Amino acid sequence: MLNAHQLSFQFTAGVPLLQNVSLAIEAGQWVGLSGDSGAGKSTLGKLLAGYLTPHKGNVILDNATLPTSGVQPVQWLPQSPELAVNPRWRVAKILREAWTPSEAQCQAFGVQPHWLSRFPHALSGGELQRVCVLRALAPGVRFLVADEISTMLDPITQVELWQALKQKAEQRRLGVLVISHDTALLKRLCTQRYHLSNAQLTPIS
Ligand SMILES: Nc1ncnc2c1ncn2[C@@H]1O[C@H](COP(=O)(O)OP(=O)(O)OP(=O)(O)O)[C@@H](O)[C@H]1O
Repeated sequence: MLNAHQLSFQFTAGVPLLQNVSLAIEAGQWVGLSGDSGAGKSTLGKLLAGYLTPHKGNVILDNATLPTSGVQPVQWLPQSPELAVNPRWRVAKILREAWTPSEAQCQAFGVQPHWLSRFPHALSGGELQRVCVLRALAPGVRFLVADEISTMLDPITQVELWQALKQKAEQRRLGVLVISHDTALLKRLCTQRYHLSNAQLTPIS
C-alpha cells in the first residue's frame, strides 16, 4: 500500500499548497484526483513519487519510506513527456535505461519498432507519451501517478492507452493515481475519487 500521511507542502512561505493531506492507494486500486488548475495536483503526485519532499508528513510504501536509489517504485508520468526524457538519447536507449519491453509489450502500447532509432523530438507528443508510459512499467514499479497523460492523444488512442494500462495494472496489481480535469474519465477508470482545493483533499462519493 502507498500511504501519504499528513502531507504539508508550500512553494511560497505562508502560502500552503497542501495542508495535512492524507491519501492511501492499495495495490491494484485506481484512484482519481481532480481539482482546479493550480490547486496542487501535480505537486501531490510529485510528492508521492519522491520528486519533492514534504515539509511535514511522509510517504510510506508498505512499511518503508521511498528508496533514494534504484528503480523508483512510484512513477510520476507528467502531461508533457518531453520533460521526462533526455533529448539527446534515442528512444531505444530511453526505454532500455529502465527496462527492455518485449515486442508484444511495445505493441500493446502502440510503440512502433521504427520509433526506436529516433530522438524524442522526432516523435509526436502523443507518440512520446506512449513511450514514457511503457518505460514507466519497468519491473519493480508498483504505483503510477498518471498526471493528465492522455490529454494530448486523439480519442481512439486515448482509449487504447487506458485499455493497455488497465490490462497491465491488473496483471501486476499496480496501483494508479489518475490526475485529470475529465470527470467522465475519472468516473470510468477509478473506484475512488478525490477533489483537491484550498490545500485539502475531499473524497467524492
Ligand atoms: N517549482 C515551483 N516553484 C514555485 N511554484 C510552483 C512550482 N511548481 C508549481 N508551482 C506552483 O504551485 C501551484 C500548484 O501547481 P501544480 O502544478 O501542482 O497544480 P495543478 O493542480 O497540477 O495544476 P494544473 O491542473 O494546471 O496542472 C501553482 O500555482 C504553480 O504555479
